[in-house]
Amino acid sequence: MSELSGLRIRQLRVSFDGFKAVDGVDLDVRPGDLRFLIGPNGAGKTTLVDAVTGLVKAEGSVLFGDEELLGRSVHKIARSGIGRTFQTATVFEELTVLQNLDIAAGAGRGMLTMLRRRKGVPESVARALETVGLAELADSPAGTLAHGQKQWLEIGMLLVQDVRLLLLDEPVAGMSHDERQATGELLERISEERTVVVIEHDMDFMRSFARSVSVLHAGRVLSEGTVAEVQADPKVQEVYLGHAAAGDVLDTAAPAAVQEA
Ligand SMILES: Nc1ncnc2c1ncn2[C@@H]1O[C@H](COP(=O)(O)OP(=O)(O)OP(=O)(O)O)[C@@H](O)[C@H]1O
Repeated sequence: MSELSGLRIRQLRVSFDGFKAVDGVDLDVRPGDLRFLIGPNGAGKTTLVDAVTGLVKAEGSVLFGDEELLGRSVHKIARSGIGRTFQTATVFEELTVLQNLDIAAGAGRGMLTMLRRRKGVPESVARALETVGLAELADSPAGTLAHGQKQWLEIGMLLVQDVRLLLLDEPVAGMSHDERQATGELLERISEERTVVVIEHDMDFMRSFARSVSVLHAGRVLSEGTVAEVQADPKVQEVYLGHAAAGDVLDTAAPAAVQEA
């Protein structure tokens, strides 16, 4: 496993026709962190991740370790060890779990060779299967997996590519309670060897598994710290409820503004 690296974002700005979706964000994620990015709809969370992964043009600086990512192509950024998932899992439904992982791993083999006959499972693929808990379903078509299992497969596909920074967009959306728990534990395991950033609207999930939290609002970082620090911040309470005197909103059920994602 390669060395852990952190993320250092400075004065990140993304505009869409003059609208500032990300408006001067400074963000530090230490190596091996499990950072949650929260904030109301439209706060700029996905756009920030799009900027880090090269999907939108941005100004400022994004260092992963000591490599500047801004200005690089999507492919070059991916080759730098950065991978992301989207809200909808993108797996090959007709192929088995193993074949999906094999394709992600690439390993210099032609697609047909991989599909025709397997001779043993590459070490990285075997490890990813174990890590994401899909070893027993290795030969099942991905299309037959439960919603949560597809998300885990997608995370496995990043692991076999030896991604060192994982950016996950609402990984537990639509999951059952047990699947959420299993996903949280998976993220804890993964972040022992990698840096993980999770965009999330599920406040219970965030409270259970975040090691640190950044709250975005209107394209800026509103608050940052531990779960307790962020929950106690009146600015955060104001954004989530519209007024500061409403008590500890993040301590109870997620407010409507947060659930609408
Ligand atoms: N391609 C685009 N063109 C124009 N505006 C965009 C584009 N992408 C995002 N926006 C706008 O930028 C703002 C930030 O959007 P973004 O999706 O980053 O927010 P978010 O925090 O991820 O929200 P959500 O929690 O709803 O996913 C929103 O006002 C959105 O409408």
